[in-house]
Amino acid sequence: MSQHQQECDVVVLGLGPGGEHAAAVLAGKGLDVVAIDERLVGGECPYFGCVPSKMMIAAATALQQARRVPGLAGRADVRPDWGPVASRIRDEATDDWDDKVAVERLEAAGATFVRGRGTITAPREVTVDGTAYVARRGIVLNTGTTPGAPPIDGLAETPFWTNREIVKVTELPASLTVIGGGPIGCELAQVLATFGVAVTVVEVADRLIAVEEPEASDLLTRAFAAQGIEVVTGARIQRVEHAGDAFTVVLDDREIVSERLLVAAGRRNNLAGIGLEHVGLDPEARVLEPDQRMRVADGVWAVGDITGKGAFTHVSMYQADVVVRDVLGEDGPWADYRAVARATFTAPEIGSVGLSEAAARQQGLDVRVATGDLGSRGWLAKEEGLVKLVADRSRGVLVGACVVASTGGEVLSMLATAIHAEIPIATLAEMHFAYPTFYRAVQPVLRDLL
Ligand SMILES: Cc1cc2nc3c(=O)[nH]c(=O)nc-3n(C[C@H](O)[C@H](O)[C@H](O)COP(=O)(O)OP(=O)(O)OC[C@H]3O[C@@H](n4cnc5c(N)ncnc54)[C@H](O)[C@@H]3O)c2cc1C
Ligand SMILES: NC(=O)c1ccc[n+]([C@@H]2O[C@H](COP(=O)([O-])OP(=O)(O)OC[C@H]3O[C@@H](n4cnc5c(N)ncnc54)[C@H](O)[C@@H]3O)[C@@H](O)[C@H]2O)c1
Repeated sequence: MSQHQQECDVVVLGLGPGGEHAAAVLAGKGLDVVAIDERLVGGECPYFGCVPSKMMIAAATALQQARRVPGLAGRADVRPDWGPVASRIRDEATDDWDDKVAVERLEAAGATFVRGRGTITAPREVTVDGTAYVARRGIVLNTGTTPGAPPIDGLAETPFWTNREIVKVTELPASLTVIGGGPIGCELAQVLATFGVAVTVVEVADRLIAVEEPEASDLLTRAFAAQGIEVVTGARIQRVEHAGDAFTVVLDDREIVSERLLVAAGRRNNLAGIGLEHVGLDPEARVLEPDQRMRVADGVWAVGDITGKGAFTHVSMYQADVVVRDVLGEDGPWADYRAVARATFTAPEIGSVGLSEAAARQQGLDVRVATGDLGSRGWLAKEEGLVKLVADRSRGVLVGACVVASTGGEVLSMLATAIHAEIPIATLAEMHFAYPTFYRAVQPVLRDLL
């Protein structure tokens, strides 16, 4: 039984990027919003995810550029130092993992912030530490994820790192094994390798970043090899051991020993134990399937990673805008995932939007595919990369695109626009493409699709 009860219009449970955004906007519109988080306002992205990792990547990119000087522009003496990276993450990005500024911003927008673990205790009711917050309009769930650890023998007993520990590292190890060759594993593996750490990536699938195009995985694997990063794919880890200063990852046919171990093998949605059964949802659910308005039950909306529509900050915020419109009784636009864009910030970047070739074929579309290299600009910059376009031949439009280049995530923008707005390929192919930009590499690939 709750001791206290407090009424409001909306409770936002979990303040990842989407929850924080929805709470601030709804409060700004004059609604009485109670915003709850047990950790830090803003969630994984600003403190343990996108922001610190991209700050690391900015530093690694500077080193990589300097290392390109020989053969292109003379000589450069590069001596990596993790010190400035660690300080920037602590001081500029995370305020030493303190969310005071974010809390103040939320309160300035008019929301009531409650720090603590919230649980749904009845329809439209969330309880934190004995106080029940009763929401007249409903509850927005944005509880996000926790780093997952695969059920590997011995792993749980070792002091392995996840993204939450590695972003706080002030001194780099001599060697690192990374379990998981997805976006987190690949981005962080490459950063540390660029700073001189001997890195091995162990991936159970048969290629890195297996959700993206195989051509992108090939290019990335070649880039990793050129940097001396060892990649073991199709790996079956039997057990993990830790003794003294060493981790041992035991595979079927070999052992990998390193000073540190990073587990980046996927995330677990924070849905267990939050009281889903009180709103008619399955308490064992691993993902909440929303309708177009992000509703998952009567008086309950969900946004972010827990919806399984793409574990990205921009998806969480996009969905939050949809929820805001629904809460305010507006008339859409509602959620549409045809043109979800994403960029993996490796070197080269893998920028993708919409469907991969495999996903388009699986959907039974009339698929046509074309690929090309980075054209004149790639040659001028001495850069390897690719453009791959996936078309729905019957409609004459693009349904997917992948660009691998130092600027893959930026070149992507025109392709995301094309897919989002369903611009005919014939119209796109006859645009002006400035010479010699990277995006000009898209034109011959478009023409191959005509
Ligand atoms: C290393 C790394 C790098 C990444 N890089 C990128 C990138 O470059 N670009 C990109 O788009 N995405 C990136 N992501 C993914 C991105 O961080 C997430 O998709 C994003 O944070 C959105 O998550 P979310 O909105 O679902 O909630 P989360 O950010 O997971 O936040 C959920 C919040 O809910 C709170 N919470 C959970 N349960 C409760 C409860 N019962 N009571 C109270 N509070 C609760 C948590 O404390 C947390 O603050 C990265 C992730 C990681 C880990
Ligand atoms: N730049 C970005 O936008 C960015 C960056 C990082 C993360 N993210 C988001 O965060 C999500 C989570 O990232 P992630 O990389 O942790 O998860 P992921 O699920 O995308 O990748 C995890 C990888 O670990 C592998 N794996 C799982 N169990 C394993 C085992 N026992 N042994 C070896 N390999 C194993 C999987 O096959 C997979 O390739 C991503 O899906 C992405 O949406 C985005």
